[in-house]
Amino acid sequence: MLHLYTNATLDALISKREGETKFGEKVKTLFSQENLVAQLTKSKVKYVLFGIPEDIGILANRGKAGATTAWKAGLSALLNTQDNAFNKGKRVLILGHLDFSELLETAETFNPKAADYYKKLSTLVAKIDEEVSYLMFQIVSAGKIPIIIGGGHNNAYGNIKGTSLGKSKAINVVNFDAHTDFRSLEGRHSGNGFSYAFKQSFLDKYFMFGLHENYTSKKIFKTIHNQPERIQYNTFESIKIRQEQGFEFQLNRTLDFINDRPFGVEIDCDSIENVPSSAMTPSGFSANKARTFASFFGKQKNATYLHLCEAAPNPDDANELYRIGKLLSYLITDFMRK
Ligand SMILES: N=CN[C@@H](CCC(=O)O)C(=O)O
Repeated sequence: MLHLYTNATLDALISKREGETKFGEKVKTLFSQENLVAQLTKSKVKYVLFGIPEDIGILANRGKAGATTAWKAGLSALLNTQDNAFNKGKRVLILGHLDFSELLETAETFNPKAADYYKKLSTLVAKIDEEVSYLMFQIVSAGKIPIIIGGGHNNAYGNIKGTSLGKSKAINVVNFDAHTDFRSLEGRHSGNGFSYAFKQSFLDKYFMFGLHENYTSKKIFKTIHNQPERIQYNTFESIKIRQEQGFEFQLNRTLDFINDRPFGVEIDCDSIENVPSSAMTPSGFSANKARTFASFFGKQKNATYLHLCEAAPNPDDANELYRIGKLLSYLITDFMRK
């Protein structure tokens, strides 16, 4: 269910200061959810932001819970950036968040030791998929560019499906990620959003940017190598460790591959060094490389959505919430900047 945010919801998150205008004082909101597509179509904004505070897909993928916390942290940081010539709040509408608290409570009642534990979680993920797809479909149908703060990477599936239906054609995707998330079709979870979207023809071409060579199985490499016309990748090690290929060269190579139709931009925060997440890594791209990536693809005409997922700041650690919120807000503003 969509939980709509009003100006009053946002006001509570903004630290106002005399003589300054914060980004959150300029963003747009809606009063009601009725005729969502018509309201969004009428609005002058280019971007529509919403959150998916859930981690059921990560649990279903045998990962560590926690990605429910990124949405609030990211939103608060974004609203408190400055509104200025570089950074214009009026270009974005803050819709609210998809409320999956009932499903999260249901997931907590499942016994992790039961034989059908992961199967039951997958059933909940499929329900999340339906809502994410429908909301994405509505936003894209209204001609807007969704920006999504997750949540698990399972939501790539709903993003791709909803965008594809909204555009009435399959889309391409670039995924900044240590992992392929192209696992088997064994029931939905955060490790197979792209394989499901590919199988169901919502995803046409898929580029994985910065895979970690230690975390992709032989079987998945074989699947990828079998269809080079539709699936391409580079690895983190080839770019940053062995330095065989330059980062900028790879950005352009990726764009050449995906730019023949609208494409989604996915950033899994577990590929950024030391960002708390289920698969947190001490070795990965820097925050600045991730920002360059968001900026580069955000400028492209075919960029059709941005999804930031898997960040899981500790809710009891104010510094971590602040640091990760700030990272997410940089990625969003880089993507939006002209
Ligand atoms: N979305 C992430 N997928 C990875 C990471 C698993 C984890 O959470 O540790 C995967 O399936 O390999």
